[in-house]
Amino acid sequence: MPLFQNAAYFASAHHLHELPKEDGCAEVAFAGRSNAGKSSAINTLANHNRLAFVSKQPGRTQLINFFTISENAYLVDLPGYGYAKVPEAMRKHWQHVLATYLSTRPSLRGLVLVMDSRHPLTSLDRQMLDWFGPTGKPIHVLLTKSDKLSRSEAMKTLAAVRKELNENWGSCTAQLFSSLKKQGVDEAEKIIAPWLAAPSDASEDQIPDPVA
Ligand SMILES: Nc1nc2c(ncn2[C@@H]2O[C@H](COP(=O)(O)OP(=O)(O)OP(=O)(O)O)[C@@H](O)[C@H]2O)c(=O)[nH]1
Ligand SMILES: [Mg+2]
Repeated sequence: MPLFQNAAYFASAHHLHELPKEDGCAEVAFAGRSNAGKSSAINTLANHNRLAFVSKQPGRTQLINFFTISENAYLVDLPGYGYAKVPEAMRKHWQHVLATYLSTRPSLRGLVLVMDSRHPLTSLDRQMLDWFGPTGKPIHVLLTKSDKLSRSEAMKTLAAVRKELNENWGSCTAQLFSSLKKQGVDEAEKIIAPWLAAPSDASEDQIPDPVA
């Protein structure tokens, strides 16, 4: 039974000031190219067909959407990057909002980087890895739509992606995933659930200094 089955819509943000208050919460964000399958992956992990909005047309998620999965724990669906038809002003807006959100949000415990398994590690994905890696937070790559590859193609892709991640971005992990076939759910949960359960660094900061 999926771990995140009690997921429910919580909030959406278009601007930074609209992000939910952190109050000791923990969240995992799903980033990746437009149409890679981020919203579908969240629905699949939550065992819920229509939690996050899915569309054939790229660029459909136009808000940062928070889904609560247990008290104070969220899965966060981000707008995709790399869709050429997005107007320049909107692209700049999201570049700023996403960069700020991903680099400054203490309750963000890790990043799930979603890639279409037929076109993994695009140049924008590499930029995201280069940029987010130094935050020190964990990154897990979901190679989605693996149902579109034969078993041997999928295994070959996974091995090649893992090798490249290992050579360039050290501790990143990767797996195959299919929302259509509901494959890879347990494996993804085993990575993501401990990120959400781990005590936050912020709580360590709150330990009072010993009285002199
Ligand atoms: N065959 C197959 N199709 C998938 C899978 N995951 C997503 N899709 C399809 O891919 C398209 C895009 O899926 P979304 O989940 O909306 O992608 P997204 O990354 O959230 O896209 P944006 O919000 O536009 O950035 C939809 O038509 C989905 O049905 C999968 O595992 N297998
Ligand atoms: Mg989406």
